[in-house]
Amino acid sequence: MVTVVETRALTKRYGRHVAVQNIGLQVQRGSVFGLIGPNGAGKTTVLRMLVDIIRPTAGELSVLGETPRRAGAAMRRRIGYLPGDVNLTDRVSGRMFLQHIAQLSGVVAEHKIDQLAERLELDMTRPVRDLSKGNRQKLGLIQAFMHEPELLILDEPTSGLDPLMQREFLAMVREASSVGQTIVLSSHILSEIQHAADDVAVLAQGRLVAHGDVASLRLTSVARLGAVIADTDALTLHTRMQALEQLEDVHIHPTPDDRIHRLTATIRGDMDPVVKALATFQIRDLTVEEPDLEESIIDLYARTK
Ligand SMILES: Nc1ncnc2c1ncn2[C@@H]1O[C@H](COP(=O)(O)OP(=O)(O)OP(=O)(O)O)[C@@H](O)[C@H]1O
Repeated sequence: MVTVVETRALTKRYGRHVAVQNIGLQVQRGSVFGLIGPNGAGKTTVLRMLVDIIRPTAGELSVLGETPRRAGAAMRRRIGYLPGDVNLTDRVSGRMFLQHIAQLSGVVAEHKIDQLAERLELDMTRPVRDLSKGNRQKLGLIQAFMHEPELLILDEPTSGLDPLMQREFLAMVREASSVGQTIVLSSHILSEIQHAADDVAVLAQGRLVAHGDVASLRLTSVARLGAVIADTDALTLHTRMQALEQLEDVHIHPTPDDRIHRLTATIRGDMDPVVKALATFQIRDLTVEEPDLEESIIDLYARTK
């Protein structure tokens, strides 16, 4: 295994405010590494330090075997970077903008820009300053991918993309990883990281809360259950649901029809017994939702203590 990114006790302070504290990460070549955390957790700060836009206050940092502050432009060409806010005010067209960046990025294979633009359905003739947020994001993604860099560092890459484009982006990430490119991406959306990443680091308030492979972290061991159940009385339903050890916060809400009830609860752990118990009733509606990130992180704290 080749380590492409390594940080040790990485810390960034702004005056007395600690944005990132003591972060230790390792990213292996060819893997997809997800950095996840709520707003303000420190994700952007970590990614900016990797590409030397900002410099650490303390700690060590190695990217592609180099120290970013010493490596300079040559190393930047080996990296594709998508900043968190793709802010473009240029009058030039998307195509001209990309051609300009391509000169800075080193070798860009012929047709690569067109191929990516077609894939992401971006009209490159429009001035970049007139592009919508989603289309600016596409332009940002194209400039990150077009020189087929060894390492892609993508800050909230799916922000502004519609679900179809998000799926296309995830396919691009998988393809990149399959040919040995390494991808580090940040997100505050749990399901996205779970689909895309092999390994994940969870940040909260500048600290590393957990890290490891996606499966072992079990970030979604809690889920929210909602069901509308017909042909039963509240007491029977409540008794049966309370008896399930996987369910917490069981509430039965009345509806205008006294044989129809709305059930809400939290599922913790194995979903199978819950689904089987529910199946003995007549279900009118059923939803199982992933918890929001804050909840998952709180749950993770509780489980790791
Ligand atoms: N230039 C700066 N000066 C002062 N504080 C900063 C600066 N940049 C970031 N911070 C603070 O550092 C913390 C981490 O910010 P960061 O942008 O890295 O979080 P994030 O996880 O990327 O959040 P988001 O998802 O909202 O972008 C926040 O509390 C932020 O206010």
